[in-house]
Amino acid sequence: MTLIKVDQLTKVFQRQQKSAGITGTIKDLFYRKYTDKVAVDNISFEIGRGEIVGYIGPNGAGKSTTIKMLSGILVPTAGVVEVGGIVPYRNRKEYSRRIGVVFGQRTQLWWDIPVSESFRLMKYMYKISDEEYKRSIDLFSDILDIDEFMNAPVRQLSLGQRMRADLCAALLHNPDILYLDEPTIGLDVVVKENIREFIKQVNLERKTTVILTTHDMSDIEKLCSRVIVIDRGKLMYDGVLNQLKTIYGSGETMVVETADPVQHWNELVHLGIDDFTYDGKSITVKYDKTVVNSTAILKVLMSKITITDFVVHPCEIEQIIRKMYENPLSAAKVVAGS
Ligand SMILES: Nc1ncnc2c1ncn2[C@@H]1O[C@H](COP(=O)(O)OP(=O)(O)OP(=O)(O)O)[C@@H](O)[C@H]1O
Repeated sequence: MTLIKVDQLTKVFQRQQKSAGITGTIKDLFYRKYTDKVAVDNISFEIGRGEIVGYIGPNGAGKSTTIKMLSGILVPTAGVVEVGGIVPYRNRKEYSRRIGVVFGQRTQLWWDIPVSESFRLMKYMYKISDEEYKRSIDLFSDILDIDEFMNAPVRQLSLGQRMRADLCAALLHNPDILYLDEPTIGLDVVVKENIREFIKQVNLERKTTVILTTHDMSDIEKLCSRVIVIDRGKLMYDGVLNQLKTIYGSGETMVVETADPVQHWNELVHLGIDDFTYDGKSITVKYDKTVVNSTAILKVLMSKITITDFVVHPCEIEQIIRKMYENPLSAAKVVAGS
């Protein structure tokens, strides 16, 4: 069942042009010139109840702008956004009861009062019953271990504690949809894992629909069966993650450590490897695993040097997106579902 409907959604920002020098600055005070910045360009998709969707793309792609339009903070320049029959920016009060929003860089909690007091204020604002409040706090304590900081003021919390508190605050009123903008940014691996587990559990138990923007591929791999990729405001891909990886994610990076002298041996060139660097300590080889496999590369290297350690990194999301951008024709095919 469709919960979120986005049709030809567009957002254009107007930016003031600044002239150089003092005379330019004075002139700007009287004659303001603007340029248009198309942040979101004619995007369409639908999201069903209970889905967890990763909304990804490089810096400046238009992810936050889309989330802000979906959450009713920004008014679109053109197009339709409708969530459960509500137009977010028109019915903000009614809509705010149905959504939870977490922006990784900001907190929605009161800075100077204890977390528990912030939660109680929210209980009052959203008219949450005692029973429902207790149920939520029990669920949050179970996975996120919030008891350890419930009585501390928000300004004293570590980033990981603050993020856990923010997530709880966004979910106290049991919203239908949770918008998460970079929820794991700057967190250590343990807290990241904890937060992912929590999001999964909430989605499972409450059927909360989750839309998540992130630069962390592990967030996507662990949480999202579906990804929507945008770049420069345009929709590049909408589908399952595995298909995206199969089509664009064949690039791997191998890092090999050695104390021996190194050169770009001919045998590697014959394997088709031209991206080979050496920084005096480790060799970095970038290759397409559909063309050559890591074993063949290791075999050549082991015949030349003593390897003290090595690691193979899978393709990162930024590389996938770069590839999609270099090959927009096949990207368009994927969006069309062919
Ligand atoms: N209020 C604004 N006024 C003018 N331009 C804006 C405004 N907000 C965003 N932009 C521009 O719109 C584009 C998209 O920005 P947005 O923040 O949505 O990107 P993003 O995908 O979330 O990027 P990041 O991953 O870096 O957070 C950028 O070029 C940005 O500079």
